Amino acid sequence: MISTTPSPAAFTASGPLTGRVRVPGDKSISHRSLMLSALAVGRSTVRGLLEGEDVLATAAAMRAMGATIVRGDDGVWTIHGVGVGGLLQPQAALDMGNSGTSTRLLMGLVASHPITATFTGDASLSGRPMGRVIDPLGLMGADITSSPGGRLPLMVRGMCPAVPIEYRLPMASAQVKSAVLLAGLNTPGITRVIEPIATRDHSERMLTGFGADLTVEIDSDGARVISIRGEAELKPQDIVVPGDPSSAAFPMVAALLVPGSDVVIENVGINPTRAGLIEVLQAMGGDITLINERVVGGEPVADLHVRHSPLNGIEVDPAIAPSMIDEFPILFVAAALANGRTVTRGLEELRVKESDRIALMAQGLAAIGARVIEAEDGLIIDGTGGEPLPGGAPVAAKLDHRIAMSFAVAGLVSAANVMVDDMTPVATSFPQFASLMTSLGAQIS
Ligand SMILES: O=C(O)C1=C[C@@H](OP(=O)(O)O)[C@@H](O)[C@H](O)C1
Ligand SMILES: C=C(OP(=O)(O)O)C(=O)O
Repeated sequence: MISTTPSPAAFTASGPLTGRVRVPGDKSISHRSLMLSALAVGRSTVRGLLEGEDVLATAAAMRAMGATIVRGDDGVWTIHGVGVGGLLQPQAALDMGNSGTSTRLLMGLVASHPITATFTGDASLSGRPMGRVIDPLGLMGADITSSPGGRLPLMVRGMCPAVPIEYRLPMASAQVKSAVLLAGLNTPGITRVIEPIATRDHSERMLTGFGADLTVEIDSDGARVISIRGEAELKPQDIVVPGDPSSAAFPMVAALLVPGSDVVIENVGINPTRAGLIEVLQAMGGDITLINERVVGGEPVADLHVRHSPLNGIEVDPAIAPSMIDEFPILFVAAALANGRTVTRGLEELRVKESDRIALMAQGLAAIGARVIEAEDGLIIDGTGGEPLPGGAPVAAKLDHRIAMSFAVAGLVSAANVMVDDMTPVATSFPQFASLMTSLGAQIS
């Protein structure tokens, strides 16, 4: 898991960023590909898996519960699954590291198996709320004992057979939705999740691809109603994971901001439930062209051609937030260089990610000279109109990969260095970040 020795780095104003790059595999899809392959009967393969710490935590947990998961020298992962209902009792606590997705989705799987598992994590993950999955999984019959406030460490004693429920999501969360659907896989009858606000739909797509009986309907209020029939039998698959749009966001914004830049980012997932940032940046005036659009492994993919462009401030519609929920930190950096005011609202969920992303971005941006006002549910930012930020201050990443990468990009458009106190968290989702940015021409020391 994350090394305890901090690794600071300084990011400096750079010349134009140019070249063609590929970002690593999508983190959300990588987690799900390992989990569902581990529950299929037989041999699945996964190409393009993100080999970041979060996904490796999922792999280790699925191994601890009986699946065989092996990485070939060619980078292809092979998984022999145990079958739905076949997860084994893990012999030790499952260490989830920094990964909320691993924790919440695996709690769902354990909840309907006749096993007990303890979940632990790092300081960041141990501060995040798990009540949002404890509640529905408890309704299904799982017995969950948590640390105060519904925090890790916690223990899930599964119920088998579990009770199918109909659950209306109280917040827009793909992790909560997925936890209930995954619990429903080994639950007799129909488990139903009602999602008033659509979130990323990778679980639905992949469960269907593995042969689960899953339907999605839209009710009279416009909510998505997702129904899964347990006890499912999953058929092994050969999966190709597209590049992660949440990782592509960093070179994309950097190319828009650094004068003279011209970059192609190949093979990026553009699933509409994930592509909100592209839409917002284009509305701000960003020159982003989608080329070579195609479907890879059941997911829409394109190459992104990005050229430096002056950006204008914007009022971001809160309705688009779920489709770019992890991209707000880097959008705030883009807004800090835009012409005029950017207003974001409806982002309460950002306060319970790896860090409080509203507070940390407000503090860090102010420290490097941006004009920013912190509201309860978002930031208001008055941009420089394309002038570099002053920079020259250290910023704290607080075990949050996206905060670290956002301030790294801010350093590329600052008059004086931006020193990020610790870049190690980047290994959770984008281990190649520094080398990829350097290959485009970024200055890092
Ligand atoms: O389901 C997923 O893979 C994810 C869902 C989102 O979390 P929430 O469900 O908490 O919104 C997102 O922030 C996270 O990075 C990945
Ligand atoms: C919120 C994130 O991940 P997780 O919830 O899996 O830790 C993220 O990657 O930005």
